[in-house]
Amino acid sequence: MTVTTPSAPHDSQPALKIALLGAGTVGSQVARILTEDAEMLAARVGARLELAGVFVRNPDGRRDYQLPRELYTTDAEALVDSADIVLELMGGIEPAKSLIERAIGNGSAVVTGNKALLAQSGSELFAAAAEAGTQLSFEASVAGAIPILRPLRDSLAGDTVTRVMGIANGTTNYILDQMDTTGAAFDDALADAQELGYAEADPTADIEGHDAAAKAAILANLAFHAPFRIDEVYCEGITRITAADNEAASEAGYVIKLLAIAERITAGDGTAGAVLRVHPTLLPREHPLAAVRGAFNAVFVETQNAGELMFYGPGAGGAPTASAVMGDTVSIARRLVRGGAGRTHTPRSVVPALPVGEARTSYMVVIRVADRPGVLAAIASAVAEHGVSIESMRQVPLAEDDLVVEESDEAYTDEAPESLLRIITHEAKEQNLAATVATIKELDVVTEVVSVLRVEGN
Ligand SMILES: NC(=O)c1ccc[n+]([C@@H]2O[C@H](COP(=O)([O-])OP(=O)(O)OC[C@H]3O[C@@H](n4cnc5c(N)ncnc54)[C@H](O)[C@@H]3O)[C@@H](O)[C@H]2O)c1
Ligand SMILES: N[C@@H](CCO)C(=O)O
Ligand code: NA
Repeated sequence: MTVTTPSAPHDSQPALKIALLGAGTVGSQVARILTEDAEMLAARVGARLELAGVFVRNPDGRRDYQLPRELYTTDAEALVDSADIVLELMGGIEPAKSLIERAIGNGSAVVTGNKALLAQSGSELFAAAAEAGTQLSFEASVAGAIPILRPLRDSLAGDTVTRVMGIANGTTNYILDQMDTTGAAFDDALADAQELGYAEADPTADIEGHDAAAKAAILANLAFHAPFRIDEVYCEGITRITAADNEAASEAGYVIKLLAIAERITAGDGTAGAVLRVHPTLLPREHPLAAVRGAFNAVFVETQNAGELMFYGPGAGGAPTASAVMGDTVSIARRLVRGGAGRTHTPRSVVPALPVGEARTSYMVVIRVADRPGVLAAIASAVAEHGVSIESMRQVPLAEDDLVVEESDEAYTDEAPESLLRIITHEAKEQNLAATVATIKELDVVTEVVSVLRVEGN
């Protein structure tokens, strides 16, 4: 791609044409930076970054950052065809995928923050970019402003990453943090997160864990140098967390966070692979991840030689994410000015995604039991039956007014007081824990399994 030399006498520097697709929360901030920091960027790149146009649904709409009307267009194809670097900040699968493929086909470089698209079709797009000898960069797609993907792909390329664990969705962390620190209601905290520009266009992606799952697939792709897709990620969001879960967590000195975990393990049948999972997780309040506030993200990377690394920063929001987009843009622009092939990401290893049942983690199981002799022994034997060992067990007698006595609840009388049994297990296989819970539910001393949550960082 040749750098064009503008005719205007006052602009002695060559110019690179930038196409911006989408001018929402992130796109409008990228437009602002390209405009307000034009001189700084030109000095840093060695060429002017010239905004060729902005693809939007409605050129006459009002935006967070208003560009001259003539820059807005509804003709995405013509804009893409005119650009050296295409910034895809629309979200969704189509028309984003087709426009990225068009840009790559033109030999243009692409920057995207679209984790949903990369977690579904990343391998295909990476291969197309490698084939075309152009660059597809996507630092903004995981953990917002935090430079995590380039370190995984480049800085740690000579090491072996064994596990990546972190808070990778800002919206759910903001919600959980508001609920934990201010007692805010779920819906109010979600509305705030949307207002603050953290949430996806459809926030279901955030609260049901799909966004974090997409990021887990991308992190695993770069960490393990192998292709992974979102449908290989076990995914549980935060909408099923109950007040009882929060109470049990708080009483036991834990906080609930939505974690994305990608770890290399060997399955029971000897297959070496990786388990990718996203779920609400109990963390001890003193754990560094427990202290992550608001829409911040934090990712731990465990490696064979570097040991454990932690990356921390704003995981969502227009300006922080625009910072990551601009980092990729400047890096690509510098290469275009000096020439040379684009750096591509072509995962070559084969690391099978293993079922979540093979994952090993600790659990907190809270059970409501009749308070009578033999209960603890019955529970302990049910747990041992499935190869799960107990780290601690605490019984909390329930005052009568703690109990919701249903009409049909004949079993409950003054003679049979109840208590809550809180069990923390040692690491156990997911499938063994599931079998244990099923057995416990059948015991006649058990009124209810109140809560089952995974525990990390014990
Ligand atoms: N908001 C964040 O904090 C954040 C952080 C990291 C990555 N991202 C990703 O960046 C991308 C953009 O996110 P956002 O928060 O700016 O979203 P947004 O919804 O605020 O903005 C998207 C913009 O693209 C436009 N758009 C979408 N589909 C279009 C179409 N078919 N035709 C024309 N215009 C279209 C929308 O009108 C909107 O202006 C998404 O892929 C998102 O997942 C967002
Ligand atoms: N909705 C996403 C945006 C950043 O990817 C989040 O809350 O983390
Ligand atoms: Na990032």
